Amino acid sequence: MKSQELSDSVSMNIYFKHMIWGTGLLLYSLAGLARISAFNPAYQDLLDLSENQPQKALQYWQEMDPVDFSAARKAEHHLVASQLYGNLDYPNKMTTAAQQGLALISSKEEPWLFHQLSLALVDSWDRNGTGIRGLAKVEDAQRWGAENNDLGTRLYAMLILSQLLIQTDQYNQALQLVQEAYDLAPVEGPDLVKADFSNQMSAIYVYRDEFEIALPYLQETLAHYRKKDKKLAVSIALFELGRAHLVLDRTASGLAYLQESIQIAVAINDLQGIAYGLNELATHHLSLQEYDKAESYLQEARQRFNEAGNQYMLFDNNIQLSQLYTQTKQFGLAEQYLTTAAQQVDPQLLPFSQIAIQRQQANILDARGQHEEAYDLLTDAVKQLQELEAQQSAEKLHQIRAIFEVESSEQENQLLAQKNQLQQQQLAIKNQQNILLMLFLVSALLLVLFLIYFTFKFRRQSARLHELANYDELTGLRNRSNTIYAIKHKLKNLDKEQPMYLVMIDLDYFKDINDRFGHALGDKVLKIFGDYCRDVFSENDLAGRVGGEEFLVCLTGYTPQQAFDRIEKLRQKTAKMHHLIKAPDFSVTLSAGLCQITADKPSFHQWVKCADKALYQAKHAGRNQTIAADL
Ligand SMILES: Nc1nc2c(ncn2[C@@H]2O[C@H](COP(=O)(O)OP(=O)(O)OP(=O)(O)O)[C@@H](O)[C@H]2O)c(=O)[nH]1
Repeated sequence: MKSQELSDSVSMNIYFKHMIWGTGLLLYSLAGLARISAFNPAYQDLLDLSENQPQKALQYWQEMDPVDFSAARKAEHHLVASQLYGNLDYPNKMTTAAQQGLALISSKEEPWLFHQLSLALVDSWDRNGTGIRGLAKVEDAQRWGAENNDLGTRLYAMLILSQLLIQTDQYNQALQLVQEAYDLAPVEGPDLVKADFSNQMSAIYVYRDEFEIALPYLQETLAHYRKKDKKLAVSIALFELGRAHLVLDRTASGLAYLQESIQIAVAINDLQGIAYGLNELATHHLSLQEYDKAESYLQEARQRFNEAGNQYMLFDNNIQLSQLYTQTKQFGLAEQYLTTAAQQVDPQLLPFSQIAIQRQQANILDARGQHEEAYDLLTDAVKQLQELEAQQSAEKLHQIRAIFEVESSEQENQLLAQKNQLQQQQLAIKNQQNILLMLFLVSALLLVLFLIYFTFKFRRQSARLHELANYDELTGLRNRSNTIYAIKHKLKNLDKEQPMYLVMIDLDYFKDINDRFGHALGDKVLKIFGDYCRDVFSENDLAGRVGGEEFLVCLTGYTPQQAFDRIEKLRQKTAKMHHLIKAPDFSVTLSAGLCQITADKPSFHQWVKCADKALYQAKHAGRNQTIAADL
């Protein structure tokens, strides 16, 4: 009784392990279907062919001669090989091909090839159960794919990463990642599509023994690949569906799916596909104790696994044969297959295989009636199993930690990158603002300068216009109209307290000066006379040129004597002008008539007349004098 319990417990674990190998290897071959859209058409055709005739595609590839290829093209050639071997589920050859490709290129020169080859390498490691060591490579490829909008590479990386998560029992994270990839993936296309991820989703549920949930995902995958007529993928999906149905006790449909899977695998000459299908059928018949059927299936599967060189499945197959022969009491055969199984795998590499061998050994002993020995062997196997499981748990913990650390450093990097980007954006905005501010300031400055310039110019021009309109150009004194206007204005606001005088001045014999010394000198005399007027009269006085050599002056706020003296001062100054004029016998004088304006409001003309009269008197009296007149 005890030995049976022990046997069951070991058997369960072996079965579980078998599930991992079986499911893993088959599902991984879908990962190998990741297409490479950047390939040249010949390679793409080869990969297309590989999906229906994997052996033939490999054969064509082997016939190609890459001697003259550049390093990058050679690497591409190896990448194609890795994919072809992946489709055939030859992980070791896949590893070699990926490594050969990677040896030829660098990540800087050929980033796409580099990441695709790295993923193929980790993919191949993963098929051998050691994928976790490639975690950093997968993360790198995923990041590169996302940053460079290479969805194919990104999705391939996500698929491999989900495998690594499954390997470390992180099913929830794997589901999350696969769902994310499913959302990103296109419905159709040369790279991975939604159906590949629904398939991966089903694989996770299968790992968790949730076959019922896995079914719709498997159906989605199957429907897609049937539509696309991709036979290899159809065969794999059918196999998974068949197995799930058998586990769920839907025997008829389960067997039908498996049969169809095998038929397609035969049609496309997929040795492994055939072998997996047969093996599964055998397992089913074995559980029903239909030994003949089980034996023939197992033997046929054994042949195919042998041809394909799949050591792991050969081991499994040999153990199953040994179990079968134990149950049919053919102990010689049972031991023979067990010995073959033991030679098939390296117990260092697959420690569980050792326990499976021990368990089968115990089975044989038990069937032969050697219960004591069987019990001891099983006890030892259970102990070893417990140790192994403890060791594996520790390893998984370590691996989970590794993934967690990579993820958190990845998140940190992303955060840093986002922060950096934000800072750069802020800096760019600030720079733009500064540039705009500078432009605004420069424009404003230019505008202000323009305004200043135009205002200045306008003022100068209007001042000039004002001068031209109101002042005499030669003397700089008020012109006739301005003089008359200003004097009239003063007369209007006549203040009794402020005595006012009107003076008419005329330069003597000016015609003679012109005639003797020329018109230019006459002009000079007039100009100097203008300066003398500005010297002698104050701001409050008013002097203007009203004729050729005639001037009118209005004095305000002086006593009659002061007014007279002021005119006299101008007269004396003028009489000495000859000191300034370098011309022989030159002299100039003036005559002036002064008239005080009283408050009895006579008109401007009357005052002019009065001053003119006084001037006439001065002229008549011999010129060069000032005469003050009374009205
Ligand atoms: N150079 C120059 N001569 C002018 C200007 N305006 C008027 N004259 C001259 O001034 C002279 C005025 O002469 P008249 O009116 O005969 O008087 P006058 O020679 O000063 O003699 P009296 O007034 O009697 O002392 C004329 O020959 C005009 O040509 C001027 O702007 N420049």
